[in-house]
Amino acid sequence: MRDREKLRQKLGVYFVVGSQDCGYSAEMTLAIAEQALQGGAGSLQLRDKGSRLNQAEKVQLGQEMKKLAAAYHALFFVNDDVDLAITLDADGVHVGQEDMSLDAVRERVGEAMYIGVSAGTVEEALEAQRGGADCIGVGAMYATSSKADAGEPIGPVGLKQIREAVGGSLPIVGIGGITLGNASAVLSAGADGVAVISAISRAVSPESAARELNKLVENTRHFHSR
Ligand SMILES: Cc1ncc(COP(=O)(O)OP(=O)(O)O)c(N)n1
Ligand SMILES: Cc1nc(C(=O)O)sc1CCOP(=O)(O)O
Ligand SMILES: [Mg+2]
Repeated sequence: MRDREKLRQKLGVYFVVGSQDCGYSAEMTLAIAEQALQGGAGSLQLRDKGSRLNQAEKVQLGQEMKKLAAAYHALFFVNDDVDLAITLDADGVHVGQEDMSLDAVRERVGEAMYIGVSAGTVEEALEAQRGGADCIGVGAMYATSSKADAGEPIGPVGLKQIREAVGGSLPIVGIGGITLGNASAVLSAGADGVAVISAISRAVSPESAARELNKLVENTRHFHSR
């Protein structure tokens, strides 16, 4: 059963990762994902793009990531690959503007799986909302070296415009170039959470990085609940 409030809670720190971000090693990917969970990440996304794993190795990595996420009561998403999300019985699948359409994804995955959609403009966000997206990934917030085809950064101002357009009920995460130094601006602009790769995968301590990001999320939530 999809539950939007639970989803919003779990999206505070959303670690997006594939083996290409972790030395092309599935073992390292799992080790860093576990550290992120220990630091309080509430969601993991398997985004294994341009990596060196074959399909069987990707499935195995996904199975192990899903088990890890469940052990920490976190949600497990798969990026792009709807069939893989179904095979793994993931909690959610994330698709971008160039991926399978939202209607087609819903038809394939049924009613139980969360669907996240990328949006970089107010129009894309409204279209995702009308189409029944469960959450949106808004970006690129800032310049990023983790995605070669990320759009021009829209910054907190762009995210605020999207939040104002979609209203308060649709969970939003900011993504792209988010660090400990700029995450508060993203959250203050109306994001429910921050989706990151390098802020965790390249941190000296991924666990501490996730914990510090989580503190910023908690502080913003506390402030807005007063
Ligand atoms: C949470 C979240 N938001 C946005 C994206 C980006 O998706 P997309 O635009 O399809 O780009 P790729 O990640 O597929 O390169 C995401 N993955 N997660
Ligand atoms: C996966 C992804 N999507 C983006 C978007 O703009 O939709 S930016 C991005 C890369 C995020 O990595 P990092 O936290 O290292 O910048
Ligand atoms: Mg995609």
